[in-house]
Formats: sequence, structure tokens, C-alpha cells
Amino acid sequence: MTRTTSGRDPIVVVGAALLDGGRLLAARRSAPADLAGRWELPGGKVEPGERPEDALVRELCEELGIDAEPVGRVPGEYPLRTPYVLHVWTARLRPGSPSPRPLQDHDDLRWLTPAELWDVPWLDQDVPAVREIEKTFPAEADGRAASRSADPGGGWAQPGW
Ligand SMILES: Nc1nc2c([nH]c(=O)n2[C@H]2C[C@H](O)[C@@H](COP(=O)(O)OP(=O)(O)OP(=O)(O)O)O2)c(=O)[nH]1
Repeated sequence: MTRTTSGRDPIVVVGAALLDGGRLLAARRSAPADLAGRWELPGGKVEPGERPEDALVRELCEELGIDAEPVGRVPGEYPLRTPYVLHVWTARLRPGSPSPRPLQDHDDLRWLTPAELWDVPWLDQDVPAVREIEKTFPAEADGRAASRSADPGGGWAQPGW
């Protein structure tokens, strides 16, 4: 899946905060060598003319074999290596979807509870995005409601978290 953009426009990589039962899916990269062994949000590059939500669904199907539904955009734009920037979307499994499997780009998957969120070595560039996800992780899932700063006015829905 190779593509270019004209000029110096950034290329958007969509990453999924895939949530199920109050847990977040983390994926361990198997390639390239400089990223292998570190954990990321599954997803990939948006094709020219493709809607980010569609890219997310496509990438999650290709990489994990799942049928996912985007829920909403996590605030922020996170710089990766030039010319890429990471946009994060919350997502959930559609009813009847297979469970995720590491079909390409990854060699391990973990469902993380809020308490386990920092148990994996995330890619350095993903840490700010994971911090943003953490703000709206379901408070009821770990009993730390008072310490969280969910932003119901932020414009992204959280059903199913
Ligand atoms: N999907 C994803 N990629 C990330 C994250 N953090 C990060 O630095 N990247 C980098 C790795 C890659 O250089 C680039 C996205 O590559 P990719 O391999 O996931 O995307 P893709 O499937 O569309 O790529 P391709 O191999 O088909 O060309 O962004 C992340 O959290 N999720």
C-alpha cells in the first residue's frame, strides 16, 4: 500500500483505540526493525481520497481480521516520522465480528484494562496519544473515576466503553 501526496502535505495514519468490555487493544509491531517489539494502536495510512473512518475499518480488517465500527475521533494530532501524523479514533467490534488476530504487521495483541495501560512499551511517538485515550478510559472499569478527566463536551461519543 504505497502512496504519495503532492507537496509537503502530511500523510495521516489512523490508529484505533479499539475498546471492548472496558479494555483497550494494543498491538506489538513485528516490522520494520526499528519499530519491532514496541506496541502501538492498530491502523495504517489513509489512502488518497479515502475517508479516515473508512481507512480505519479497512486497516483493522486487513491487520486483525475484525469487523470494526469507528465511534469518534480522539482529540489531537500526533507527529510520527515525517511526513506522517497520527489521528486516533475510538472504535468497537461490530456484533458478530471475529476476535482480533495478528495477521500482518503485528506478532502479539493484548487487551489492556485501565490499570494495565502502561504495562506495555508503547512506541515513543504513541505515548501522547495513549495519554489522551487514558483521559476518557471508562472510569467504572477501574474505580478511579475521581482521578479521571473525561470530557463529555469534547464531541466524541463513548458508548460501549
Ligand atoms: N498503525 C500505526 N502506525 C504507527 C503508529 N505509530 C507509529 O509511529 N506508526 C507508524 C508506523 C508506520 O511507519 C506508519 C504506519 O504504517 P503501517 O504499516 O501501520 O501502515 P500501512 O499498513 O498503511 O502501511 P504499509 O505497510 O501498507 O505501507 O506509522 C500507530 O500507533 N499505529
